[in-house]
Amino acid sequence: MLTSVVEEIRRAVTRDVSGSQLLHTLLRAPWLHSLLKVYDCLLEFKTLDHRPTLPHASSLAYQIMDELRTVQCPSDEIRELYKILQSPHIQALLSSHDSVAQSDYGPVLPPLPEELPGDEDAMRIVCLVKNDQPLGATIKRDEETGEIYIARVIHGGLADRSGLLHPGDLLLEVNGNPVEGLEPEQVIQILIHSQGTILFKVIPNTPQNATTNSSIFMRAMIDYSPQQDWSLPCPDVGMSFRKGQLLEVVDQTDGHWWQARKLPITTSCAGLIPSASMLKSKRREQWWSQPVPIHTCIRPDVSKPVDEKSAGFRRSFRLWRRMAYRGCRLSCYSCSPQSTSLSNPYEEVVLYQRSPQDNHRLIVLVGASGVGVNELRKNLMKMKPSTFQGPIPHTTRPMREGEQTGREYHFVTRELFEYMVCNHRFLEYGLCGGHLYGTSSDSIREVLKMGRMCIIDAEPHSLPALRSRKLKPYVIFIRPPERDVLRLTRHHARILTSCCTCRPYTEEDYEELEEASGLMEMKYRQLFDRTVENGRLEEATTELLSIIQEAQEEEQWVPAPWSVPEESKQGKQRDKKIREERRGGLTYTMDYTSDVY
Ligand SMILES: Nc1ncnc2c1ncn2[C@@H]1O[C@H](COP(=O)(O)OP(=O)(O)OP(=O)(O)O)[C@@H](O)[C@H]1O
Repeated sequence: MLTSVVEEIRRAVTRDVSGSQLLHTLLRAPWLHSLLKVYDCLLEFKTLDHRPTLPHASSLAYQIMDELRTVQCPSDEIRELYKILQSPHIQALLSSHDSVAQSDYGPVLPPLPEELPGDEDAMRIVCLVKNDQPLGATIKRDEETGEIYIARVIHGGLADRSGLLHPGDLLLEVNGNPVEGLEPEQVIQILIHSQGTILFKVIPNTPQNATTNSSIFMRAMIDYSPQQDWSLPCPDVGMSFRKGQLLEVVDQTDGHWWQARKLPITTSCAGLIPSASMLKSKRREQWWSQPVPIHTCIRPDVSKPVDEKSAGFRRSFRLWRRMAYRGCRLSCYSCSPQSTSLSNPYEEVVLYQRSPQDNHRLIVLVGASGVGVNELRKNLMKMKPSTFQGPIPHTTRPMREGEQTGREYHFVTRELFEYMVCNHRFLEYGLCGGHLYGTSSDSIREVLKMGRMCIIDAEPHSLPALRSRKLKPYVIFIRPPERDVLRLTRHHARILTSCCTCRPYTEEDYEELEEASGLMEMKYRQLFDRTVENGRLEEATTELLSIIQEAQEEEQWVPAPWSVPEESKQGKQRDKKIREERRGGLTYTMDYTSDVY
């Protein structure tokens, strides 16, 4: 076929036909169409149903080019043809044609059944070649008619890539076996035992209005394992995910089961995950069916300040944290509202790029007590005092000599402090030495407004209160290193004891630190943007610095509502709703390093 085209071109060249005619011939050439098809197939990884029959297209093209070069006084058309054949995309096309034509694309499909119905539209014979992947389609039975239908076609799977099977197609036969009257499980058994090619006879679904299925991105707020989910329609196509993982939801047409891929995308084939409403109703059922837990953890009553003695509160926040962990960490981490809540199992996220005129994102360090959160934070502020700054806390403590309101603290009366508590102005607050201390969201905003990077450390249960569009917190979890590195690096580190004395770390402290850190990570991982291992201090600080720079300057996934402009009506409504939801959710912790160090 190609040689005949070559001949035609040669004749055209010798007859010196017009350029448009020549191009017309070239563009109508079947081999060019075959090449384009090959090219498309290669790009889309589709099954080739038009195998090219003409090898060595590129060498034939070179022959033509040689011929054209020999023409004395070439016309414009000859020059144009030469240019076309020489262009990189035509050469790439020819070369892909050759490599595909020389490969053996098996297997050979079986012949079509002899008795085909006259009305071609009424029935479709679909032949798929089974490999080690699942077929990528699920079936369902119409309870009234007993007919078996294609329920869903998995995005990017074998059936989807064939483009021949669609949801709603009525299944008549599988490999010559009529499926009428069979249970879906029996059909699945036929499919499981079929080897090589599988022949489906289907009545295609009447085309419906094409639904636009654009992807949305979600952060998983829970762990999910298809192996433990008995309600999954087909365990083979279920997709597991862990808290904090980013998912691209490619299909939400089914209200119960969505199709998704994990980011970064390593496979074109999606998996089935339960929809948000499905998970919520499951968790609701679970919640109702489980026995009422005997809650032993200390939950501070936000309506009245915690009494120093009852909370075990000391001057040192570190000490307070350690006491709190000792008493309640296991019970707290396993039964706090997060684990039993019926809140959203997925959080919609979008890519956000901070523009230079926007405030910096709030940097929040989270970690188990003793891991070195304060040390890292102090280190950063010492290294770059003009870049990093902590918020100025409020206190009811009297001002000491040399202190200035708005510098060390905002010194306020108890009445004003309590008024601020009632108005949800504090992100964290607590009682220390008989005086109230608190970090307000306004004091964080003040730092950000000055163009500085505000860096705070927070208890993980404070994170929901901090997560707002205005602050756009970037949360970094500080994790302890391996035990050997801990022993090596904490040689001179000192831990504060309950008697307010310092002593070296013991093996028990390391054990406690690892355990608390593991539990914290397990429970709150979905709220962490990054993790830093605090082994060697200089290395951890350098890593932290580069992560913070990335957070401020590069594109990051953030909850979708954070990308809505603040001035918009929608943005204001969302803020109001979030504020209302947060009422009563205030945390009762504090960190006043200036009093501790
Ligand atoms: N990478 C490190 N290498 C060596 N020593 C460290 C390192 N990180 C922290 N330390 C030391 O460990 C001790 C505890 O650190 P730090 O006070 O920062 O802990 P923390 O996580 O803030 O705990 P808390 O909130 O309970 O105070 C301090 O003596 C500190 O100097």
